[in-house]
Amino acid sequence: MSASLFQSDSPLRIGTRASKLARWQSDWVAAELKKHGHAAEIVEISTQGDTQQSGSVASLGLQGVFTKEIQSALLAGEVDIAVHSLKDLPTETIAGLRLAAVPRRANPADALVSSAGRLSELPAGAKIGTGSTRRQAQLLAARHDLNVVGIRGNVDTRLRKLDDGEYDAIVLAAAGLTRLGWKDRITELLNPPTMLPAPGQGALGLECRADDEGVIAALSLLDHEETHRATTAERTMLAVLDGGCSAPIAAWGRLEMDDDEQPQLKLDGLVASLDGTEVLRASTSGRPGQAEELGRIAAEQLLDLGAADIIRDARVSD
Ligand SMILES: NCc1[nH]cc(CCC(=O)O)c1CC(=O)O
Repeated sequence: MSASLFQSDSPLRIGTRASKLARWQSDWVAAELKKHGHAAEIVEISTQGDTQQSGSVASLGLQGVFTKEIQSALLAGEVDIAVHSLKDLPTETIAGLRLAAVPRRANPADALVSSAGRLSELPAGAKIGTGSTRRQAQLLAARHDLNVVGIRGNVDTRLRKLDDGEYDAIVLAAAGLTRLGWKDRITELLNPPTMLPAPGQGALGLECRADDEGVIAALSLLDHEETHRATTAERTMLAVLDGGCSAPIAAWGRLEMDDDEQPQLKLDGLVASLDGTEVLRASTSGRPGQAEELGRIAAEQLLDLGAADIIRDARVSD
């Protein structure tokens, strides 16, 4: 614990992507640390996902296009904390790093932003922009008559493309829109079961070096046990399915009270074909401490239904 003796002298260095959303998130982490008496400073790091402008994110191929460079800086001792959007953080563990905290998540739902009405009101053939196979599959499962097309860029860029008339609607995470001040642009929240979110959506993942006891202690102050457990269930399901970051896989974990007022951790999972014609669903619940087990159970349910074939067929081949 000796590192914590020096906490007031040396500000904790927070590594982040430079996007507006990433900056909002890392500024939030810095402010929370400060509330707990830890000074922090922001270090911007450019990632492959930021610099490659053409092609889909999925076509970049490698896992963690938004996270690898920040993790490298963490391992190299250039920063002390990595702030990730948890849904962008690959599930594989990296030797020497620890996911030390998952703060309270925002609404995990996706949001439709549209110039043509709610999902049920969109005209046949309406052009919907999304780069996510998970969103594409669920949109087409709900409305097979939609024209789902790819879109690139950060949240502001996507809104501008919508406003320029390139699309009739786009789908973005409600959390990102809200953090950037665009909550009033949301036409409709797309809730389960119509649209299950990505594992980890709406939550941050705070990583540090596995042996950095002082930082681990500081980050533990920002951890939200319920969110950590829910997202652990979601991410365990994803890891067991081994689909990578671009597979049409969705998961939604949350605590609910049972009839005896006891908290239950519930997990819904989904795997769908890209055209939305095949949708596999899993659902399980248990004690809050069983997050990993619930994730494995949901994954097994999906595999028993044939998820492996659907995930293989959905692998991007461009
Ligand atoms: N893949 C990009 C990304 N990573 C995290 C968010 C939103 C915030 C969050 O889910 O935590 C977004 C944008 C989006 O999906 O609309």
